Amino acid sequence: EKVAITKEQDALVKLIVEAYNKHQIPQDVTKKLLQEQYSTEENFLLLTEIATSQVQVLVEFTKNIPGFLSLDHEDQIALLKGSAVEAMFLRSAQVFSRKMPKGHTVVLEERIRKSGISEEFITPLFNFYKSVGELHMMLEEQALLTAITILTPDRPYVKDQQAVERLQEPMVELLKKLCVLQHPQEPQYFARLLGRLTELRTLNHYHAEMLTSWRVNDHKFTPLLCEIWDVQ
Ligand SMILES: CC(C)c1onc(-c2c(Cl)cccc2Cl)c1COc1ccc2cc(-c3cccc(C(=O)O)c3)sc2c1
Repeated sequence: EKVAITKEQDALVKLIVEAYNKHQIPQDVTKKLLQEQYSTEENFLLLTEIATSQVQVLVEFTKNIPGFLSLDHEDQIALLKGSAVEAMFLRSAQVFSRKMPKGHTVVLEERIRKSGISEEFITPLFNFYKSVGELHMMLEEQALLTAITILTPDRPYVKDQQAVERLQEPMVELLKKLCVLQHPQEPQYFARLLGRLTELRTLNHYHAEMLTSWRVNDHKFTPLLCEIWDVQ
């Protein structure tokens, strides 16, 4: 039957996209990708600064998700902590798929490859970037997928999972409709998007190992990253 977006769904996607566009890493931070030196140390510091800025952006975006601020406050924290790494993998992956001006993408790849991450994590990391890039996601899809990732009910320490499901389900339904409408020639597109969410979960595991290996080599993180990643 004909798939159509309801008035409410149209309002919801507009809210999510508006929040997604409103909260971005400041140019003066991402511009540094092109300017600073290329040492392993410098790359790590730069990525740490960008990740910290990204977490701040993520918190602001999340606060704009309809219903999020009505959730139990401890659950709000549990959702942010549980989804931060996945949301940042999504965000940095979308940078790669969006042909960045001024060769950001090449520079970002170079800095990630030379920031003290061991080879065994570099491969799955860039495989993920490639698989996201191949989807050529539209802005609404990127914004909704990020909101869906944040609203994952079964994160550690979430008490009222049903309340989170009630927020996530309409987003998933909406994304499904958008995929059918915006990718009519590719009926399995929505399934491929959800496949990326499964891949994100495995990257969480790799990331925990990345953190450990950085810390073993006495790399320092910012207070915000320590708080959200429970390190130091
Ligand atoms: C602490 C630090 C060393 C770290 O530890 N793990 C990771 C990580 C790495 Cl490596 C890969 C994936 C996920 C994580 Cl979490 C990181 C760096 O994480 C980030 C996080 C967000 C962004 C957004 C970017 C970006 C560039 C240009 C433009 C834009 C833009 O939004 O316009 C965004 S780069 C970037 C790097």
